Amino acid sequence: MPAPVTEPFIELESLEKTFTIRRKEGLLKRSKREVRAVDGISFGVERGEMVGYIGPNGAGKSTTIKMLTGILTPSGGRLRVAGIDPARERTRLAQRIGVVFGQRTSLWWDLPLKDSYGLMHRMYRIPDARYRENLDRCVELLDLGELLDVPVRQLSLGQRMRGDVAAALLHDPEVLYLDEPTIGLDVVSKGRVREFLRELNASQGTTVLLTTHDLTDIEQLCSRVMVIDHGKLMYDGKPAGLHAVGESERLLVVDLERELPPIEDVPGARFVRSEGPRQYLAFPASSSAAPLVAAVAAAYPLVDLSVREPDIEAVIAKMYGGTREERRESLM
Ligand SMILES: Nc1ncnc2c1ncn2[C@@H]1O[C@H](COP(=O)(O)OP(=O)(O)OP(=O)(O)O)[C@@H](O)[C@H]1O
Repeated sequence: MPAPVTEPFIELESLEKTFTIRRKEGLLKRSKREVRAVDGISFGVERGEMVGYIGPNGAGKSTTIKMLTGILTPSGGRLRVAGIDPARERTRLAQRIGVVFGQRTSLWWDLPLKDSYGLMHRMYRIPDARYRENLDRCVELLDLGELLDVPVRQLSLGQRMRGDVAAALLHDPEVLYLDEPTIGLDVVSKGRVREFLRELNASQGTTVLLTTHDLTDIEQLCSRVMVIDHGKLMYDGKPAGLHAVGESERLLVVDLERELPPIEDVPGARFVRSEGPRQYLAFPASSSAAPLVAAVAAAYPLVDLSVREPDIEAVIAKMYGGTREERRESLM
């Protein structure tokens, strides 16, 4: 018997969202402009995956997430989450998904944290035992014990974010959408939120889709990343593969015994700049540094050598364009 064909847990096929912006121009004239916020995106996410969804400002990330939660109705294409069409069955889907918008809280501003949780308990009709168990786990792992009696407006941003993450998980969602969950947090709070998400994904198998501007989130949490720009999917693969797509270069930092003219005779390397006896040579990230190191060592009086890796941020900046000169600058 053939194996049953299973659909991905989240499935987008040529998904589109166009906004029409109407503006008044003068007394009688009105203009109409269309913005294709999401322009034919297709991908699937399997149950239990933890995926990064990144791109520059205005790329269409939040619009995609809003369609995935049913807040916005697509203008075209097909969308399924756990077999459900989000826009048609938003309430049924709400029982199975959790959402955290980093810039906005879903908690009641004037109520102590625990009262917000009590309201969610009733709103989602969470069975008592399950609610207690989930709340206890979140309180322990997100270190919320001392904060439960504090009104939300008195919480720091990091505390509020942890409170919001817990709120999104009390009803045991199978998928969690996080829109900028670490925005504005200090390093310690970011670490705590990341650690919690890793644990959640590993122990509960929760599917996580994460948008962020902090590429450390991606490097530390996601085995897969999608990059979108102008509403189109530009990359879908491992975070490490972004380097190849961005045609990134690594830098060979050469410390010479003394100041010398630019090293321009090493095949495969490009002289970038010098600082006294230190010279910087760029070479493709995909090629090995060993032959360059050997060639430089054979021909020049060396004190030290090191290789500097490009970070994903620089790679993405290059993927998004700029002139060739600007791209070179971004390496420096
Ligand atoms: N309700 C709306 N009405 C009109 N245009 C909108 C609306 N929401 C989003 N847009 C436009 O759609 C495009 C995509 O916006 P979106 O918020 O999805 O981007 P984003 O990738 O989440 O950006 P950011 O990282 O800045 O949050 C932008 O050009 C934005 O101005």
